[in-house]
Formats: sequence, structure tokens, C-alpha cells
Amino acid sequence: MGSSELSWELADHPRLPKGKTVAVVILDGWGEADPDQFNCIHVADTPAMDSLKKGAPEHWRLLRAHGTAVGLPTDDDMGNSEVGHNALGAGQIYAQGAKLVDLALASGKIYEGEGFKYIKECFNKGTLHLIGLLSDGGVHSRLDQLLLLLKGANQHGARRIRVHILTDGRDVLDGTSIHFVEILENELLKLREKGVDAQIASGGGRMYVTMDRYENDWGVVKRGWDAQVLGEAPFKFQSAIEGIKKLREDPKANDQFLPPFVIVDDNSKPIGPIVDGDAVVTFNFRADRMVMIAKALEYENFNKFDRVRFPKIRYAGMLQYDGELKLPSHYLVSPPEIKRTSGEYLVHNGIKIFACSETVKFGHVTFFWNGNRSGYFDSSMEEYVEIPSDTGISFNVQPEMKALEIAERARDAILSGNFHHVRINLANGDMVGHTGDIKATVIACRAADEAVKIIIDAIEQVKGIYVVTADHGNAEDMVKRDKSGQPLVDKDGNVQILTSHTLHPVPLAIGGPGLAPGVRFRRDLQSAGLANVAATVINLHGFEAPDEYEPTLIEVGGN
Ligand SMILES: O=C(O)[C@@H](CO)OP(=O)(O)O
Ligand SMILES: [Mn+2]
Ligand SMILES: [Mn+2]
Repeated sequence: MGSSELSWELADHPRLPKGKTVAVVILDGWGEADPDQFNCIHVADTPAMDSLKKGAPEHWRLLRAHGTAVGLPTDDDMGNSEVGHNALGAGQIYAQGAKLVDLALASGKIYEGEGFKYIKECFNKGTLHLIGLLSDGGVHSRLDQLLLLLKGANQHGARRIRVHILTDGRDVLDGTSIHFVEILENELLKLREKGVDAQIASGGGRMYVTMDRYENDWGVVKRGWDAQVLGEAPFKFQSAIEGIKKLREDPKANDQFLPPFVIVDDNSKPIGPIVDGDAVVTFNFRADRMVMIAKALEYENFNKFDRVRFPKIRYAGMLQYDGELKLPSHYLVSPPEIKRTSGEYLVHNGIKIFACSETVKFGHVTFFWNGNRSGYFDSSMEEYVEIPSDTGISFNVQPEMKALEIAERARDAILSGNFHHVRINLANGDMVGHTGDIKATVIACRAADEAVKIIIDAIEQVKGIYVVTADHGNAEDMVKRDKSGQPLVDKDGNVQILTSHTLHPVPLAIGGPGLAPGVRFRRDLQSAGLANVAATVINLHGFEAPDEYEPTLIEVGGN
């Protein structure tokens, strides 16, 4: 039976009432780890989160937020916002992009699909361009997948290949970009030895070039366009390794923010602009930071910046990045078909939804939450509010970010009585954690905690229920550690700052005056993860969860 024939009607929960306002708060990048000076959540003053934990074993627990619990290939994979919010919103665990690409490459099916056949048409006369994040972080892309794709594309006819790299330093240690470029150069050399004209053509740091999201700053995408498509950039080098070494000589340089550069030949001519008749693949599997560049590459009508030239190319994404917009229209691997998410169920069952975050996380509580789908399920039942993020600064400069504004909008939505379900994401722990600035991250954690307090107070007033959790770890551990947990130091004796997410579990707290007496966490689901939250929230709205969902975390004990 197709899913459209399944009913959307949820059964009444036998013990739990309807009509309570439920606030769902996602602390982005807020894991649980042992306390020490690199645990910014521990160092920060966080009275609201502390009080949720203290003495409340029935209403506070940990959840798995990484690896197979959220559909990633292995339990060595750290969690991230995409898979975390997908699991939270969908209540089911789907094999995610990273895994699907692994399988398609291993079986060779990637080369038999419509997307590859489409770009292959250009291999005879045109160049194949590969654009994406160069690291083994596994959040947006993976180097090993790129290398397999390079090899496979060549075996299937690509004779001229240009790679446009985006340096990481966010999912991996800062300064590791050189290492990844060396590995890539090695592979390109092997291809050249076989007579393939394969080279790196341009580059730049992921946070400054190409990988913006949720339309926070189109200037980022434009810088990428200029380098990748037009072959224009403020820096020109004869090799990417030489270029990155040069750029990193600036003491403030950082892989995440390297300026755009193009590789030029002996005559200072860029070696790989994208021109009519070329094929382009964006090789990131994760959606949010590819949607904007996909629009620039695909849309005939486009007014976000002056593209100067709009080459007639064949473009495919590694995945389709937006299922609602069908963007891009060609892709190498089908994305996970995330269906029957909790948001869609709730609106079908009369629950009015308010969702809010600031720009840099706005799509997390809407697009990701709803299974990588943009827009409303039912605009008469939902309101999504985006608070504009600061632009043009690194978030350690303003670590409070928009936590207060988000909390106030959520408070107003709660007190208005117009919504049953109020959902927010607080970006601080994650966005400031990624900067590696420990002092600023401590301030960030405190700001997020203050926002939690505002929401809990509002829930008290309307006799509602709160659910506070996180999507993955980040701020709770800011240092790279050895196997025994000791901080690692570099050759100068400095600790190695960790800018990435972590493998730690995240807290889940429930409470509020609306929580029915006897509601408590079950004890039989010790290894539960983020996907168990959706059924729990649906129960708290007074419904039984759908059968296909991961089990609820709560039970109603005797009085
Ligand atoms: O910034 C991002 O793109 C990722 C890290 O690569 O973080 P998050 O998953 O929290 O959005
Ligand atoms: Mn996140
Ligand atoms: Mn993050």
C-alpha cells in the first residue's frame, strides 16, 4: 500500500490528555560529557539546564545522537544537525546520505543511474567539474567518496576533470586542509599519469565560499561562483597546496574562512572555469549548504547576484537536496525518502504549530524537521518565524546570537494560546563551539540557558509541557583527546582545539505543570536515540504515535 493511502488519523492516547501546549526546545550542539575546563557547558553558568537534570531521574535522561542511531554509516560518525533534526522530526531512522552514497559507490549503481547518464553526455567534449567540501568529516561529504567518484567517472569516460575544493576546519581540525589536498593531488596525479587531464581548479574556505545556507548571505555563494564558474578570485596560485600554505601564513587564517582562489597556468590563465558544454557535480551529500549553489547552477531565472555568465551545463547533485523544490532536478543518488514526519501527522490531527529559529538554524526546525522539505504542510495550521542572524561576523564576536529574540518570540507564541506546539532551535552552543573560542562558547551556553528559562517560565504560565533536548554534541568538549581522554597537544605544547561536533549523547528533559501525573521515562530503552523523541512528543499532545515510529520514551505509572 502506498503511503498516501495510509490514514493520517492518530488514535487517542488512553491515558494522556489533549490540549496542552508543548514547547520543544532544541539546543544545537549541546552534549553531555565529563566536567572539565574544556566542557563549556560545565564551565558556564546554566541554572535552567542544571535544574532540569538535578534530582529528576524520571524526567531527565540521555539519548544517542550519533552514528547508527541517526542513520549514519558507523558509530564512529559524529552527529550533525541534518541527521539529528531528521530523526527528531521523523521519529524513524533512515539510512542517511553518507550511507546511501557509500552503497551506490560500492555497488557501482551510481554509474547506472539517470543522474550519471545525464552528465556523462558531456564527457566527450566537455569538462567534468566536481565542487564540494574536502575533508573526511562525514557531515557534508567524504574525501574517500570523492576519490571513488573521480576514479569511477574516469572509468566511465571523463577525460578532463576539474575539482573545486572547499576547505573544512569545522568538521575536522583547523589546519588539516593541506593534508586532504595532498591526498587529492596524489589521486589526480595518478589520473594524469593515465593521460587524464585532472586538476584542482579553485578553492576557498567553506564558511566564506559557496557553503552558505538558508540564504543567510548570498555573497558567500557569489564568491564561489566567481571562482568556480568565472575563474575569478582575489588570489591566484599555480597549485592548491602552494596557495593554501601561502594563505595560512596569515596568523589569523583559518581553514573555514580561507579566501577564494583560482589555479592558473603559466600564462596566469585560470585552468578551470565552467563553460558551455561542461558537466558539474556538487559532491556534498548533505542538503542545507548545497541548496543555494544548486539554485545558482540550475535556475534559468535567478536574481540573487549577478552571475555574469550562465553557462549551458549539465548539472547533478550528489543527492537531490530539496524534495519539495525537486532541486537539483538531476542527482547521482536518491536521497532518503523521509516520509510521514511528526509535523505532518500533527497538523493532520488539528495541532497548530509554531517553529522559530534564527537564520543559520531556521531550516533545522522546519526543513530538516520535516524531512528535507521546504514550506508548510498546511499554512493555516503552521507559522514559521525566522529571526535574521548576524552576518559578516564570526559568531564568537556575538556569542549570545539571537537566543533572547527567539525565546521571546516563542514565549509570545506560547502565551498567545494560538499554538499547541512551539518548537525552537537555539544555535549558540553549536555555532560558537565551531569557532573553537572557548571563552565565547561559555558565554554562548549561558545565553542558551537563559533562553530555556524564558520558555520554561512561559510554559508554567499556560500550564503546558516542555521537552528540552539537543541534536548532537559540540560545546561540551572543545579539545581533541587521546584514547584515554587526555587533551592532545601540538608540537608547540598547545592543546588541540576541537571545532567539530562530538560523539556524546545529549540530554532530554520533560516537565511542566501540564505533564500528567505518573508520566515518567521508561527504563527499558537505555540505548534510545533522537528518533524516539517524536513518538514521545506525539504522546504528550494526547495521541498514540504511529506504528512505524521508534517507540515512545514515556510511560504513565500508577498514581
Ligand atoms: O555548520 C554545519 O554545516 C555543520 C557542521 O559541518 O553543523 P550543524 O550540523 O550543526 O549544522
Ligand atoms: Mn546542530
Ligand atoms: Mn554544527
